Amino acid sequence: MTDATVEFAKMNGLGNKILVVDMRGRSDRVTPEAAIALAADPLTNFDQIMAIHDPKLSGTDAYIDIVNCDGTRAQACGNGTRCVVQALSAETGRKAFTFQTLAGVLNAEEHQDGTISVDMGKPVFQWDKIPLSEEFYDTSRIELQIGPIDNPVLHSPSVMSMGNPHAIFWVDRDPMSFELERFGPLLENHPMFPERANITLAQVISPTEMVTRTWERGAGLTLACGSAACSAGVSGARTGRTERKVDIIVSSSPGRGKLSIEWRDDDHVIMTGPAEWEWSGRLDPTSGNFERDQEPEVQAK
Ligand SMILES: N[C@H](CCC[C@H](N)C(=O)O)C(=O)O
Repeated sequence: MTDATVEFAKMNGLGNKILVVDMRGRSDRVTPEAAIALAADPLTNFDQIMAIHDPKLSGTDAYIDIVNCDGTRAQACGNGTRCVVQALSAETGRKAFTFQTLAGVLNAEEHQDGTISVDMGKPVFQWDKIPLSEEFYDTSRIELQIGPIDNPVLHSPSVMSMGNPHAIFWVDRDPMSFELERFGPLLENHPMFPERANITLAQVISPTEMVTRTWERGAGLTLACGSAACSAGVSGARTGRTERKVDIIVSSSPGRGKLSIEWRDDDHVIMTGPAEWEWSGRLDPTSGNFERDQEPEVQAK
């Protein structure tokens, strides 16, 4: 492919499908059209693109442009951020990084055991900053429900932002037992959410353990959602259901993977979990055309 192409890596964070695209040294961006084309191909199908750009802010290592598979931009992507850390750590040997995103400046580090912690910043609870279209004094439980008026299937969510909007619906049985593929789009696009929202079902198992499942804004049902795990962990503590450090079992991820979420006393939310590289290639950030790198020859024994 011509030099109009850039390197990328197909990765995942607990099954959340991520393309990490190296846009450093370029002044263009991954276009929505390219994102939609890459999402349409079974090989490169993804939930988010994490495009690494040259830093815009002194003291940061890179600016990260986050694109959903429908071509819309997102402010935050926890699973994707862990993938970027793993990719840059493999490239540079460094273990700690500072990124700028639309959600703000994030510090992240890779640990000896390969897990990665990201400081996802501070949660936002103010109704007009989530944002919501109606004023709520207490956004830990708002009037929003779906299903029959006298017996709603989902109701009274905790809503907040991690830079991107989240609604956490508390359920008393396995989140996998709900028809989230039916309710998700109705709630994602509900008039209550002028910028749409990520929709999560959360079942509290104990004060330090929760099971979640998410319908993502701009991506639909995904196997995992990092910023949703942060939002569920914070909302659990905020409503007295859990402690401020909780394990989030992501019910739909392969093997029900786990993220550790800590809402620190300084109000920062720390997410810790894995990332996985799958394969690499080159792509055109304008058209979405791509080529997979040749697999290294397996040396005959
Ligand atoms: N769909 C989300 C962005 C990606 C979130 C998720 N993949 C994560 O790991 O945080 C949004 O539009 O707000």
